[in-house]
Amino acid sequence: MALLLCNAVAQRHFLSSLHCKNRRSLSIRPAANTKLRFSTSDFSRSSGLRRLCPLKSSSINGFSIANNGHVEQFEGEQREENFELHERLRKFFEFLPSILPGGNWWSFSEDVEVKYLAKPVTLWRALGRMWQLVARDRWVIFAAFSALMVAAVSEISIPHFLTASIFSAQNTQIAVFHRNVRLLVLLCVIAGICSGLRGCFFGIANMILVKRMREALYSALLLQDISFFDNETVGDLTSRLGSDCQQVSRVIGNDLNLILRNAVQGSGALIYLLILSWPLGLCTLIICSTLAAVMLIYGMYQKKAAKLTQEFTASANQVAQETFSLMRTVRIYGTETLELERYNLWLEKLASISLRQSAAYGFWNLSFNTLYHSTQVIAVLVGGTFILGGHITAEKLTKFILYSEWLIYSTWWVGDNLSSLMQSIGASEKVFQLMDLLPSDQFTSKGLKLQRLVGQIEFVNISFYYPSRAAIPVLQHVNLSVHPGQMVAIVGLSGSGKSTLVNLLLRLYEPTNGQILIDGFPLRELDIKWLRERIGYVGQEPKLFRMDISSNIRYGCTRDISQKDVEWAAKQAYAHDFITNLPNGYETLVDDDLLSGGQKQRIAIARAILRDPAILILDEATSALDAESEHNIKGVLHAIRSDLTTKRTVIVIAHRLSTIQAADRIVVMNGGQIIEMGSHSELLHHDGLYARLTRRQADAVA
Ligand SMILES: Nc1ncnc2c1ncn2[C@@H]1O[C@H](COP(=O)(O)OP(=O)(O)OP(=O)(O)O)[C@@H](O)[C@H]1O
Repeated sequence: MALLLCNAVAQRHFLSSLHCKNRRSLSIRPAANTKLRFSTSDFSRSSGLRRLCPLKSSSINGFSIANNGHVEQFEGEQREENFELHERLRKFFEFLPSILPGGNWWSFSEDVEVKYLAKPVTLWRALGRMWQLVARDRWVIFAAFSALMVAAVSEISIPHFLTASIFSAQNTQIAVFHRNVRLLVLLCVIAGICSGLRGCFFGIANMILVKRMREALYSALLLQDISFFDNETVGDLTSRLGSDCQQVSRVIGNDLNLILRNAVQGSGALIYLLILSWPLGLCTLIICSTLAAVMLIYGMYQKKAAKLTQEFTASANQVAQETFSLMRTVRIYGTETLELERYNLWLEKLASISLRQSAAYGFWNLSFNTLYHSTQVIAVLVGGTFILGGHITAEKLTKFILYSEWLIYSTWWVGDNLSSLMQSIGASEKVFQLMDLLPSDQFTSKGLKLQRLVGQIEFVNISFYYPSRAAIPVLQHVNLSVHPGQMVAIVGLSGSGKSTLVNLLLRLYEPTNGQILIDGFPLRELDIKWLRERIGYVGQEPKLFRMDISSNIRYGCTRDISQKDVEWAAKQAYAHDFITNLPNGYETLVDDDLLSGGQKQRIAIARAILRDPAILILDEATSALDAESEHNIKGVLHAIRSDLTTKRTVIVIAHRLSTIQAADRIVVMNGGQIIEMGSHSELLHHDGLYARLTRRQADAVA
C-alpha cells in the first residue's frame, strides 16, 4: 500500500512536471507574423530545470514570453507538490495503524446510522425461526440429514481404504488388496449417490424456507396500519422481500448443509487421528482450534458487514425505485446527474464495506494457509521422528497426513460457511423484525355487521394528528353530521384537512380524540371490511393496477359481477366510449402510465359505482376531467343521488366550486377546523371564505 501510494505520488509529480513544460511552451505566443528565434541571453540561471524556463518577461522577434512570473509559479508548484507529498505520507503513516488488526479502519460504526439497525438476532434464535417456517415439511430436512450423514461417513472412510489398498498391494497381500478395493468402490458409489440426494433435499428445504419467509413477510406487511407505510419506503420494503430473503435462502441449502458435512467429516478425521497417534493428533487439534478462533472472529465480522450491506442495498434500491418512478420529472428537470450522485452515495458505502470484507478475507486466508502448512510440517517432523524411532509405520504416517489435511480443510470449510451463515443471519434480522410486527387490530378484532348501511355519518368532536407528525394537529374539534341520502361538499384551502377527514371516515387512521358514528354505531365497533365494501371511494390521484380495464373496474368488488354490469358502470362514469376506442376494448392491458389522468379518474368512478355503495366519497374526483366530462359527472352525481331505489350519502371534496353548487350542504374548512357551513346561497350571503373563493374562481374563469 505504501508503495502504491508513493508510486501514485511519483506519477503525479512526473505528470505535473510534464504539464509545467507544456505550459511553458504554450506561454510563447506569436505577437506578430514573425519567426521564432531564441537568444541565450533570454535564458539566464543555468541550473537544472530552470535552464529551460525563461526568466524575464520579454519579446523576442515579436513573440511575447511570459518568463519571470512563470518560474515563480513553477517553484510554487514544486513547493506545493512537495508539501502534498509530505501530507500524503503523513496521512499514510497516520492511517497505517488503523488498518492493523483491531484498528479503527475495520470498524463499521461511522457508516451506520443507528436507525437503520434492527435488533440483533442470535444464531440459535434465527435458526429456530427458520425451523418454525420449514417444520411442516420436516421430512425433507430429515431426509437431507440422513443423506448427509451417510455421504459424510462414506467420504471420510475413503482415505483409510485408499492407503490400505496401496500398502496391501505394496506388501503383495492380494486378498486384502481386493477386499479394500471392493470396499473403496462401494464407498465411492454410496458417497456419490448420497451427496446427490443431500444436495437435492437441502435445495428443496431451501426453496420451502424462502417461499414461506416471503409469504410470512408479505402478509405481515400487508396487514400493517397505513401509518406504518408513512414511515417505510417502498424501495426498502421490496428490498427486504427480494434480496434479504434471497440472502437468507442460503442458510439451509448451502451454509448449514456444508457446515454439517464438514463438521461430521472433521470430527471423524480428528477421532481417527487421535487413534492413530494421540501426540500428533493433539498437535493438529491445537492448530485447528487456533483456526477455529480466527474463524469465529471472522464470522462475526462478516455478519456485521452483511447487515450493513443489506441496509445500504435497500437504501440504494429506494433511490433507484424513486428515480425510476419519477423518471418524467427527472428528465424534465434534467436531474439525471443529481440522481446518479444520490445513487452513487450508497454504492460508495457498499464499496467501502466490501473493501473491508475483502481485506478481512485476505487476513483469513493468510491465517488458514499458515496454519495449514504448519500441520504438514509438524506431521512430517514429528511423524518422521516417530518412524525413525520405530513408533509408527509409514502407512500410519501417510494416513495421518491424509486425515490431518482432511481435518484442516474441514475446519476451513466450516469457517468459510460459518461466515456465510453469519452473513445470512445478519440479513435475516430486519426480515424477522418485520415479520414479528403485529397486524393492525382492524384485522384481528371482529366487529359488528349491520343488516344494512343507511349512510348516516357523524363526526363528533374529532381531533387528529398524523402519527408521523405528532406535534402538528391536522384536525381540531370537528363536528359534522351527514344525513342518509345527503350530498355534502367539503371545500377549503389546500392543506386544510379535507382529505384527512375522509381518511378517518375510511378508518385508514384512528382519530386522536372524539369519535365517528356510522348509522349511530361507533366506527371502531363496526366490521371494517363489511363497511368498506359498502363505501365507494375515488381518490385524488386514482391508481390503476397492471391488468385489463375490465378487471380494474371490478377490482375489490365482492358481488357477482357480469361484463354487462361492468359496462353499465363504465357508461355511468362516461368511460365506455374511450374504452371501446382502445385496441382491445375492455380487455386492454393498462397500467398507471398508459391512460390520461381524466381517463383514470373515470375508471375509478366506474369502479366506485359498480360497488353500488351506500356512501360515495369523491376526493376531488373531477380535478382531472375536461369540461364536458365534468359536466357529465355532475349528471352522474345527480343520477346517483336521485336514484329512488338506493339512497346514497355522497361526500365530495372539491376545489372546483362549480361542481358542488347543488350540494345539500357545503362545509368550509380552514386550518383543520370547520369555519362555515350552509348551502351555496347561504354561504355567498355570509360573505366569508367560501364567497371569497367563489369570487376568485369566477374572476379566474373570466
Ligand atoms: N400521511 C401524512 N402524514 C403526515 N402528514 C400528513 C399526511 N397526509 C397529510 N398530511 C398533512 O396534513 C395536513 C392536511 O392534509 P390534507 O391532505 O388533509 O389536506 P387537504 O385539505 O385535503 O389538502 P388538498 O386540498 O391540497 O388535498 C397537511 O398539512 C398535510 O401536510
